[in-house]
Amino acid sequence: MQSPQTLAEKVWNAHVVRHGEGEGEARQPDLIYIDLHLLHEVTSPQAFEGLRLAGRKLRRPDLTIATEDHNTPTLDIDKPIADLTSRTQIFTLRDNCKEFGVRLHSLGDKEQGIVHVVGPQLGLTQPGMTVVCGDSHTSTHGAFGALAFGIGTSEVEHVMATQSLSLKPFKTMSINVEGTLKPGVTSKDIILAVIAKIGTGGGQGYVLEYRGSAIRALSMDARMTICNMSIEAGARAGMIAPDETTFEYVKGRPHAPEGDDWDAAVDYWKTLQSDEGARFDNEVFLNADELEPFVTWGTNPGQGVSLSSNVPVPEDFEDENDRKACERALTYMGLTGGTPMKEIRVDTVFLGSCTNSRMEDLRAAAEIVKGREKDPQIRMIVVPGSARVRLEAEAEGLDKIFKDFGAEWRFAGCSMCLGMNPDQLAEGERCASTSNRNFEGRQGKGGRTHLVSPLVAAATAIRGTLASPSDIANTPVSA
Ligand SMILES: CC(C)[C@H](C(=O)O)[C@@H](O)C(=O)O
Ligand code: SF4
Repeated sequence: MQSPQTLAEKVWNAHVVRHGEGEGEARQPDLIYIDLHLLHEVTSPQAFEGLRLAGRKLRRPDLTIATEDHNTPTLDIDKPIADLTSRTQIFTLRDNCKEFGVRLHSLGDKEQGIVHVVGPQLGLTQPGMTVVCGDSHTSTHGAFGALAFGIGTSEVEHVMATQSLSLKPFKTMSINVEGTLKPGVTSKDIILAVIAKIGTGGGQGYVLEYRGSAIRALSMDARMTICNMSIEAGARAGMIAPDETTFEYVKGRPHAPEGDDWDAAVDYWKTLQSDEGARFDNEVFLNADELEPFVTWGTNPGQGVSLSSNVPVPEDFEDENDRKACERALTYMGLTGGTPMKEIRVDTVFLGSCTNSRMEDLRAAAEIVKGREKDPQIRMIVVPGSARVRLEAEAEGLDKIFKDFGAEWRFAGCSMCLGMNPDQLAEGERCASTSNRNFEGRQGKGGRTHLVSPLVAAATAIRGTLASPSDIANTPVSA
């Protein structure tokens, strides 16, 4: 009998074209088949150029899909793109996709949006697949039980040419989250707590498999938030075993299997779970009942605390490097150790990014701001993850709720997650952001980022200081 396998091992083994020879450390890489290759404008130009120089074609244009996201403006999308670099990037992608026969969703197209929002939404991302993209947050697609990971530009070229990749198997780590989340606590808080626990390097070389009753209870949108940020713990990928929630999400989407194919697919997908007794290289346990809204105070996603606690002081850390990192982060963030997190005043609230820009995120935030007043000094920007999310949100009237509240309702893209377009923080500006990275200068030179959930983002826009939904429960609501 075959020994018990983890979910990651099952998906891996189902895609081996050729096993690498040797044992242990000396083992050669396996050749892995790739089911879906996603492209965007930032990491594809050199790969296309490489193919062109070598006189090669794209091996499987039908398994390749591109969208414009990082450099796209979120205002005036019907006008020429003003920023020269952005315009060049986008036009290069358009030319390349035309030349190599790749389906592209351009600005203005109904299916345009952040690559990690678009794949699942179209039903392209399915359980048991191998999914790659020249983008670290490809881990998002692991929420479907796919083995999905970011690759470098030379690997992008390799996949374009061969539809395969040469890789050594990843180690496996199980992240068990048991219990029930309290109201106001979300999957964003789970993942921020996981990263604070294992550190930004804790997942290095691993595929993280999120398991346990708290994970099973999450919607697909919420699962994607968790898998999305696996990379912020240094992991290669994050996965969640597919279940009824997954099947229900995929069913009926444009690229989902139909009829008998659907039944056969679900039968197979049901086998995609870690076997009883499967051995993980590492295990982590977290109690969902104890979790509170979690926010970052520093300049990496691991520098986070419960919203109800204080900004740490360097002496809180035993390790000399952690102490130094704390000192440096406090200086950059303009914070004094010991300050209650809830007293930190912010200037901007950004609701968006591939972490938290799907329907459920927008609905949750809209429910909080509805009929309430925004703090007059706060600028709030709402950027749906895709054009389709924007349309759906408008059909539900969410745009109106946000606009009445005083927030800006934008077109889809990466936007202020990394400021490769005009959506940036000014020097010294402080932002409560639903994105995934709080590195120095990430949202604009000198900008200061606090990573938060959509609920905390919404409550913060009302109170003006970092806040949870329970903090604004007594603020007046108009009809
Ligand atoms: C531009 C791209 C290579 C990058 C990534 O890989 O993650 C970006 O999406 C990011 O979030 O920093
Ligand atoms: S939204 Fe942010 S994290 Fe996601 S792909 Fe775009 S830049 Fe990267």
